[in-house]
Amino acid sequence: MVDYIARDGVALLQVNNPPVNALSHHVRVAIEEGLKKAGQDPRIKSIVISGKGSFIAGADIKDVSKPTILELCDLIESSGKPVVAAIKGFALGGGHEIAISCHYRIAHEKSKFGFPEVDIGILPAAGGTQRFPRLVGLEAALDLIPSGRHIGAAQAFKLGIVDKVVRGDAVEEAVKFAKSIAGEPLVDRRTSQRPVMGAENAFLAAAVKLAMKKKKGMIAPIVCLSVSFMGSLLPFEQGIQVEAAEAVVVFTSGQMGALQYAFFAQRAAPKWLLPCGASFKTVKGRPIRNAAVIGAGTMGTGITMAMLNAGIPVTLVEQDRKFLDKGVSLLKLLYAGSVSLRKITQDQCDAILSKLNTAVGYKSLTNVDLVIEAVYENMALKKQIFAELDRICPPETFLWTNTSALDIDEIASATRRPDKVLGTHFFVPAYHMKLLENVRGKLTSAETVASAQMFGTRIGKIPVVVGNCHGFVGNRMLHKYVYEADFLIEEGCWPEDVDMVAENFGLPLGPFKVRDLSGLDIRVRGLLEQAKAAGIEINPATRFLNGERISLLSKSLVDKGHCGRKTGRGFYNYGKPGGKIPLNDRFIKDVIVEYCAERGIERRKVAYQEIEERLFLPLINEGFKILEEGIASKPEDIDTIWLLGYAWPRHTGGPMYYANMVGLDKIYNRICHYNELHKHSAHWQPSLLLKKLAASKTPMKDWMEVAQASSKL
Ligand SMILES: C/C=C(\C)C(=O)SCCNC(=O)CCNC(=O)[C@H](O)C(C)(C)COP(=O)(O)OP(=O)(O)OC[C@H]1O[C@@H](n2cnc3c(N)ncnc32)[C@H](O)[C@@H]1OP(=O)(O)O
Repeated sequence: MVDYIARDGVALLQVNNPPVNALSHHVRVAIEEGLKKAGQDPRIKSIVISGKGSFIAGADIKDVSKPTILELCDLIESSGKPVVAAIKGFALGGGHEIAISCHYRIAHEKSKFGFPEVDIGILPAAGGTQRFPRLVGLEAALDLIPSGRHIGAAQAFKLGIVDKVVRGDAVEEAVKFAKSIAGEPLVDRRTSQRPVMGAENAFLAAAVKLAMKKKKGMIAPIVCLSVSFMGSLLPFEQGIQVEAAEAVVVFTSGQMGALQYAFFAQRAAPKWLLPCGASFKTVKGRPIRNAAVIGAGTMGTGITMAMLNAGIPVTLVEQDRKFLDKGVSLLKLLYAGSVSLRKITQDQCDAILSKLNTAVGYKSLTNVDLVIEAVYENMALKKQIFAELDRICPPETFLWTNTSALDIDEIASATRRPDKVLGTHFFVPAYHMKLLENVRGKLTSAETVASAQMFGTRIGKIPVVVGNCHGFVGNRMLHKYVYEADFLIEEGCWPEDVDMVAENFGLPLGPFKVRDLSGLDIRVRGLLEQAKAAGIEINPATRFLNGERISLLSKSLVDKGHCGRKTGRGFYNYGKPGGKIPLNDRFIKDVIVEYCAERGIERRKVAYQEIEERLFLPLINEGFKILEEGIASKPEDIDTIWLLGYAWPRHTGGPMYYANMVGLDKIYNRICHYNELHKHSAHWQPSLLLKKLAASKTPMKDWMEVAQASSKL
């Protein structure tokens, strides 16, 4: 766990706890023993702490016990013999706190520093909130501690975190340096004994505002700020007591558990398992050497960029030269933006673009490993494209379709290789968003799934395998939330009432601000297509589609020219087309009142609790139905999809974790209550799995056993 190597008067304590050298119990004990041994050995004059591979990525999130990291930090700092940290890779959280408790720090140029504690709902409570401001000054501390941001060695040097940055072997350099300072006095090297620079300045208000915006709803960043600030006005020992008292607040808040769950859920989600038993452990994917993307619209260019960024050569294909040129110009514009923002250099930009080819028509696609079709959502068009691709591409080429809801099996039926057809649901903008839903059809092979997962990881996404149904996992759940938001308006809320509840819950924007952004006409078109497919003619009085309640409020607004931000008015008034600031509007309220009066809908005052429950419970209920049907293979997959694709507030873990935290019996009872009141909305019919889990009080980790046992009945 920790190798102790004594050489030429220097004791090297090298943490060896793969994969990330987390400070699990055995590691902490071994460091403590190593320090004591070195302290007692008269031949040892100085000590170096390092990690094999990387330095230390912080506490072991699954194991926080004694000796505490605080005790270790104190032991290091109070050592009579100089202690030097030799840092490669990551010095994060408790690892960072250990580093700043050492008397000197030597870092490799590629090393990274940060306090990710806030992102798992806690604070750097091993003295970090007190030592760090003493090392770098209050302004930098109030920036870095609550943001959780990583910084590189060069910036760490500028801030005074590290004493020297090296290109070669940091451990060798540190050992050499440790030898050279043996016996030197250490008083001014003990971080806790330094004054805090900049404590008289008033950064706090600005830092609090920033934390409230960037880490909305999270307790830990605000506690970090207040504790670091208070500590800057107090002697170190008193600051440590404040830190310990406030740590209790965050350790006992539900947010810590939720954030830690989210961390592991995101790492578990790409690990796939199919109903047939094939899994990431048993099936290998085929690497993608080159690819083609069909369609140079927003999605096609975004997907192309995601692949180019990962070094995959891409041919971007359109049927029309004009559309192709437009897409390529957009793509080049985005890369030029990255160059001017200094995210990439001009050379890197040129190297990326050298892997881009273009083609009009599909004829050239005779030697590609993968084609991703990304035209607009039209089943007939997609089937026609797949049939043609199937004729032209080699039989082993994967044919994947980018869609947010369409039936993968139907698209696959247009080909002679349904085993190689899969849905890739990218999120906008596709070059940026981390989530990728990989949708398996009923004939998609395990090899295709494995390849899509491997591909997703390669292009920097968190890929999650989901089953084929309308909207897959994310949008299927989202639709229920969107429906209820509309019904709430019909029943008496204003758009701003509903948005406020959703935003207070932690979403960045409420459902109506989101719809104004994406365009009301898009939803109306979807509804009209649904009606057409059901053979129903929509008229202003229509309130039900196939027996299901629907709302045509968006249509009433669109008919009056309210398409959202782009027309300057939607559910809010934005002053001008393309305006960004939503203002409440009497005229919009009149449209709503008139719409309700025409349909004989009586408006009433809807309580806050009802708004919250009606927005989120149907979505959660749908999540349990998705587990029950095997569309998702574990709750972590659903939560990851919502955290990464829909900005679900991370400190509640995701919809499934949130339901578990609230209590499944409570959730189930409230869903039954609304089911009694809303018989025309199938999304209120309670999931059978939810009912079973609520009754059996099954822990979350065992939910899938109950789901599988039920599906076998
Ligand atoms: C009290 C609390 C104190 C004192 C703290 O220190 S809190 C801070 C704890 N540390 C962190 O939050 C760091 C979390 N880790 C990371 O950010 C990243 O893992 C990394 C930047 C260090 C490396 O990233 P990467 O190379 O992409 O690797 P993965 O993220 O995929 O991780 C590899 C496997 O290691 C497991 N892991 C990572 N960190 C921890 C940890 N702190 N405790 C326990 N396990 C950890 C991670 O789950 C991966 O496991 P598998 O999925 O492969 O099983």
